[in-house]
Amino acid sequence: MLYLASKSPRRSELLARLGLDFGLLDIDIPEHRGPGEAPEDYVRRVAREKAGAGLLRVVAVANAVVLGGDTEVVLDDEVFGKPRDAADAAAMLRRLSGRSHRVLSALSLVSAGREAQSLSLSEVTFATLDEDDIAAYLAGDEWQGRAGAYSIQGRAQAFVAHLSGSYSGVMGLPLYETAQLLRQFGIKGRVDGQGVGRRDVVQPPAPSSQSPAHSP
Ligand SMILES: Cc1cn([C@H]2C[C@H](O)[C@@H](COP(=O)(O)OP(=O)(O)OP(=O)(O)O)O2)c(=O)[nH]c1=O
Repeated sequence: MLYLASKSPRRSELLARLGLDFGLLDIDIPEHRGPGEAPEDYVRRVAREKAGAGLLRVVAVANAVVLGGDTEVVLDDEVFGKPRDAADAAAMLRRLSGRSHRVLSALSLVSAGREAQSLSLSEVTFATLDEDDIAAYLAGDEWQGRAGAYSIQGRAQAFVAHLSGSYSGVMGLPLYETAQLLRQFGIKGRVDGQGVGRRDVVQPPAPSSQSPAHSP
């Protein structure tokens, strides 16, 4: 059984395009880059931690395989994760304006006793954005919860002067690399590409009935 350890609707939508059925694991991993940690190492580590946390959730499931992913925008070795608020988003967009940045999307696929990883690298060149462009973009909600404060699959498409790499990778789940990783584990999608991501999210185990909070 394949699981996607992610709360991102983009990731489940993309994985379903491979024609796979999978369960969703609602995990929450703190994303903090360590001092001196290279951006590539950081995204790989976070993807591995997401997949590992997901696997712990389904230890009782026979043949469980869990996919985790992490996407970060990198400019001059500075990592732009998801913006804290609109001011942070505006600062990110000002920095990205008129320049090229990298988007790193790491994948980790784990099962009991096995792990495989992949890293997708894309380069995105933004048009020059003026303050009106930024204000108009921030008036919508496509910057929220997105690395680098933009969403290539939405209105920010108009900011992208050039993309080299993986469009699905920038969106959060590089599909070529995902398909290759899954094949290594003997998992192939259906030819019709009509996969279904089961929305019945697997929740963490209920607290033990021995817990004092539940005592009469
Ligand atoms: C650059 C870019 C990022 N994104 C999204 C993909 C990811 O959802 C998000 C980066 O944050 P992530 O930490 O990679 O993922 P997440 O917190 O949204 O989901 P989870 O950890 O539960 O899997 O930014 C886009 O949707 N479009 C884009 O163009």
